[in-house]
Amino acid sequence: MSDLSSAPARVQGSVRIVGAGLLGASIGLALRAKGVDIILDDASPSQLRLAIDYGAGRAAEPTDDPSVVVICVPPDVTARVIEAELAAFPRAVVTDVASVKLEPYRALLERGVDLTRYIGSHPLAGRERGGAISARADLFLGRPWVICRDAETPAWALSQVEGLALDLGTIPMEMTPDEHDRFVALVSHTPQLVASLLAAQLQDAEEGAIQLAGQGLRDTVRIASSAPELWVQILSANHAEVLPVLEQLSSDLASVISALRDPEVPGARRTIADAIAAGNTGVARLPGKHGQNRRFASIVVLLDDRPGQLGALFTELGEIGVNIEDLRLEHSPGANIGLAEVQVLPEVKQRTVDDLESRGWRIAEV
Ligand SMILES: NC(=O)C1=CN([C@@H]2O[C@H](COP(=O)(O)OP(=O)(O)OC[C@H]3O[C@@H](n4cnc5c(N)ncnc54)[C@H](O)[C@@H]3O)[C@@H](O)[C@H]2O)C=CC1
Ligand SMILES: O=C(O)C(=O)Cc1ccc(O)cc1
Repeated sequence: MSDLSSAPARVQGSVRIVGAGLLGASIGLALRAKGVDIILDDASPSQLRLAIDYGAGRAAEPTDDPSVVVICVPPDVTARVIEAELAAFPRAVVTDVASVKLEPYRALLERGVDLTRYIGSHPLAGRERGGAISARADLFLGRPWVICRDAETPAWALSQVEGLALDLGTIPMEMTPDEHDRFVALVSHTPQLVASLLAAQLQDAEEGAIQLAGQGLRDTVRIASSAPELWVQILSANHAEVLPVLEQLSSDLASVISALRDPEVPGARRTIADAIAAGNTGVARLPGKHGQNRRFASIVVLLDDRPGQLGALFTELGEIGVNIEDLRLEHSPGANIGLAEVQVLPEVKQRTVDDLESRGWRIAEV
């Protein structure tokens, strides 16, 4: 991370950010760390002041002449703000980060707006809670940044948006607005709905069931804390692409329901096994923890629920010369132990387990 912030910024000139919430303030924080002049604007004066207080940028001045404008407002006002910013700053390239790309693009075309200086963007990174208060400079590190340009996009404009994406530590990926919306329907919009619908089943669950909830459920429902106001906009705007994914899911679910009505019926067990096996094949395609390109090995350490345990674990890992690549903590309310899942390089895993055990640490699952 220090390498990224110490490298000089690729984006040239001042960057104006409209919408100083989670995305806007996070972009501001990351670019300011590279010395970029960040101008913030927001329809809400209190959000604007908060983002400035957090160090995400400065208030706009009448003499501002930004070279890039990044629009980070809710999807349903994105097209209107793009149009206004293109008109207000005739030398700037204008981009936006809305989670849907086709609807704002179509709306602008229908209004006859000249889109030569507009390039749609979408960083595939976020958090469940919006607002500048949730902003983080490292929000985008290693995540894809979709860029939707067209044949008329000038090279200077593309290079500014690519520079912005690289300055934020993302991986720029070019695609059309149609492709983008079809892809995110599968990998972002449907998962949000499924997580929400599953988590909704917990609302009236018995307390005993809630106490048993483990990491599997938490992994599956994390994004269920997302804001309904934002998601109703995203899902309505992309309904045409989300619908076929949901219909396929509904048909697969109906098959499993039918098999579970009577698992003794010939073929029923196979339907259930096929559903789980198809999931194995799907998840194996994902880079990261459960799928291909798995970079790190996982060690789960049991921690007594008392002060200093985590610090002691870190210190001892340092003493045995092991770098922590990633870390996840799990602590169920009422339990007097916690679990620290430490990711290390695969080649040091066995040595780490042996050294930790010889020092008295309990390894839960290797
Ligand atoms: N939340 C997430 O995880 C992600 C969100 N996005 C996209 O980023 C955009 C912003 O989302 P968040 O930062 O999460 O929302 P947010 O609610 O944290 O921030 C949006 C900000 O826009 C301001 N705003 C609303 N209308 C405005 C207008 N007409 N002019 C100026 N400011 C206005 C609001 O006052 C608010 O401060 C959305 O289009 C969303 O689809 C993209 C990737 C991830
Ligand atoms: O929290 C996560 O994992 C997300 O996937 C957040 C997110 C929400 C909306 C987007 O358009 C992109 C990313």
